[in-house]
Amino acid sequence: MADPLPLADAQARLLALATPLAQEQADLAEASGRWLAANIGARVDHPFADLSAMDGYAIRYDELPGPWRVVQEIAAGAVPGAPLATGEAARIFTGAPLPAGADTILIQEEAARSEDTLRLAGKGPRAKGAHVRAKGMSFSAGSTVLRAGERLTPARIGLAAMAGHAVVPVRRRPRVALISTGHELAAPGTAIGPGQIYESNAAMLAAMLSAEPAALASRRILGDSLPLLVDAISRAAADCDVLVTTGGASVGDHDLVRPALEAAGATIDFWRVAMKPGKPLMAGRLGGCVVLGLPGNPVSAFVTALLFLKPLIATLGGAADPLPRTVRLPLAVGTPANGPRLDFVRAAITNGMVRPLVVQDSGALTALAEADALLLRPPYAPAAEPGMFADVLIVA
Ligand SMILES: Nc1nc2c(c(=O)[nH]1)N[C@H]1C(S)=C(S)[C@@H](COP(=O)(O)OP(=O)(O)OC[C@H]3O[C@@H](n4cnc5c(N)ncnc54)[C@H](O)[C@@H]3O)O[C@H]1N2
Ligand code: MOO
Repeated sequence: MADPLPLADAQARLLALATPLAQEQADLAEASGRWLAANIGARVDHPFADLSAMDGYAIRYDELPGPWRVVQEIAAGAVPGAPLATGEAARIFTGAPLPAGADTILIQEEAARSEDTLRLAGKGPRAKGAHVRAKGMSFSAGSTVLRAGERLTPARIGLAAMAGHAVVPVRRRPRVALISTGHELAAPGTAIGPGQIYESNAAMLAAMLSAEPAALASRRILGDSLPLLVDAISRAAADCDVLVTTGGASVGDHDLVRPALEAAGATIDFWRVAMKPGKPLMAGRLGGCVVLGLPGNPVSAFVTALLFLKPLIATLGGAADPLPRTVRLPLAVGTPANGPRLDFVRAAITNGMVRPLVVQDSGALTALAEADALLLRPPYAPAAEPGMFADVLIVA
């Protein structure tokens, strides 16, 4: 039996099985959380002219401390009047273009106006150009504002709109089929028989997928029967881009997922990863679909979905940076030396410090549900003292 793969190697091998799906155009309302399939260029300058960032008066800085004569008023959406002559100012509002000749805004809180006469009534602008958003300061027409592979966060969707785009190029959403395996599994809400437990992996994975640009193609619960599994796998694979199984991935007599996948025609690329939880993970291909066999233990299924399924969805979606990001946080307590597997310790974050939870059983969804983060303990890491910094994956 080959040694379990290091996590990074296993992730690289899984992602090498996937290529980004076909490109399509999405309305901005449909684009959230997807990845750009091409660079986005600006259709306009932003700002389109020198604009006031405050309500006040447009003046010429060299003419401070005034006084000035107010000769025009400019609101956002209006076009400025004649250029300012010496000693003239314009009443102006946030977002309005400055008239020619003005270079600075005197905010109204620091101005005193009587009829058309304007005087300084405070410190006044600190420098030439104060409270002016210069033309093209954010971007100019024709420049690239967003790049292929970037995820469309709300801010980036706003930026695409600001640059003049109502639709953006993205990738088709992958269709994901979920198969939960195990004789003991009963659907939640049904009557439970002797020896049975409620099936929870599918609900958890479907919830994880609902936050991703993926479509749930099908969802089945199956007993540990080879012919049934082969049939269900073949049907699911005919109509999905990603086939996820949970359970039956280990070495027991009832762990039938690998033989079933192979009987259905799948090629297994790797099995077993040097991580805890999640060791008996398998990945391969079946027809047009990438197959991911997750361990059945609920915490193991969650952790492997976070580290493999989500990056797979991202890769199919065209992400430039598909792997989850860790942050560094100080440990609230010391942790013992680690064994040969990269350990993802369920942990709480309190006052910016990370503390392992007491229960670490890979069946204990109670502890996972309580966890804010997974604390990464690298293979053979020595014992760590309180206050030492460690990599952490935020999960809540
Ligand atoms: N002799 C060995 N035994 C085990 C090994 C090993 O290396 N040698 N590995 C252990 C590890 S690590 C894991 S993880 C589990 C995973 O095994 P399977 O993927 O075969 O999972 P199952 O045996 O089918 O189930 C494990 C556990 O999880 C419960 N389960 C399964 N599916 C669901 C579901 N959809 N919803 C809720 N709960 C589920 C199942 O009832 C079992 O309790 O194997 C170890 N054994
Ligand atoms: O690797 Mo298993 O996922 O520890 O319980």
